[in-house]
Amino acid sequence: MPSTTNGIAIQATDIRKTYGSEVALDGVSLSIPTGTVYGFLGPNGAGKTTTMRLLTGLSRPTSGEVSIRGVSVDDRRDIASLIGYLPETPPLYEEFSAREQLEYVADLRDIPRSTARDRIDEYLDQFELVDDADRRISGYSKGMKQKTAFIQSVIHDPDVLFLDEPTSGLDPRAARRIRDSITEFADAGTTVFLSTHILPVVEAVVDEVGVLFDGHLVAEGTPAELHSRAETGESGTLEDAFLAVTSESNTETK
Ligand SMILES: Nc1ncnc2c1ncn2[C@@H]1O[C@H](COP(=O)(O)OP(=O)(O)OP(=O)(O)O)[C@@H](O)[C@H]1O
Repeated sequence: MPSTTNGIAIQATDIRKTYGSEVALDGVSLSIPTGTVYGFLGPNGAGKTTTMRLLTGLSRPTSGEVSIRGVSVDDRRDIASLIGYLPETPPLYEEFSAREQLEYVADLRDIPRSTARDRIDEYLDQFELVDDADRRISGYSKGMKQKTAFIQSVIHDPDVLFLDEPTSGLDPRAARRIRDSITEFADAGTTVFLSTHILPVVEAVVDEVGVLFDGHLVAEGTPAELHSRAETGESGTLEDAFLAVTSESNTETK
């Protein structure tokens, strides 16, 4: 368990990742306080998924260090209980039903059977999956699969939740359910690291924003600070600020 956290949930120090001659991340540092909802933005190929894989310990940096609540991500056992990760393409067994999938993951995470059953029932109800919970996942819609995957990532009640495009391709009702859940988890003290291209979602739920461009963190702050830096003013949208900051960085890197 964490020896020291200093109120910081996610700490990354000068992380770099190269794939052969390709530099995917070029020295990114993050220090995200506990309880923050952090929106991670950047154009396609900026390095967001690479960053998430390094922050969750799924991939090792070429150099630099990452810790979650004071625990190095190399410490796999402790990290697994501290974090939840919803990747862009979530791992689900299509031949299972949602209930079987969630029971299986709860078992892997050593959650006592009766606690797991109660929690699964509660989540299935909350996400309006009760009627389909015993049907095979292979027959589910994208939204039903994504809701199952979201529950799977939070079933062990993690301290820090990493979400990669959690609402992309979902209908408004399913997207709203996931957005509301992000807010509920944050209200309960969970730190949420949210990567998405859907800026209205970011605008609705985040406390702080980081903008990644070409492997560099080019802007960071509250949405209001981003507006001020991008000189888009209070009436501008986050999309205006994002476009201003990334086109500014594009010019600088030319
Ligand atoms: N396994 C890999 N091998 C080689 N290059 C990779 C690998 N994974 C990522 N890259 C490269 O690293 C860069 C960053 O990719 P990454 O997937 O992290 O971007 P992203 O910001 O998540 O993009 P998107 O928004 O399109 O999902 C890209 O240039 C990509 O081609």
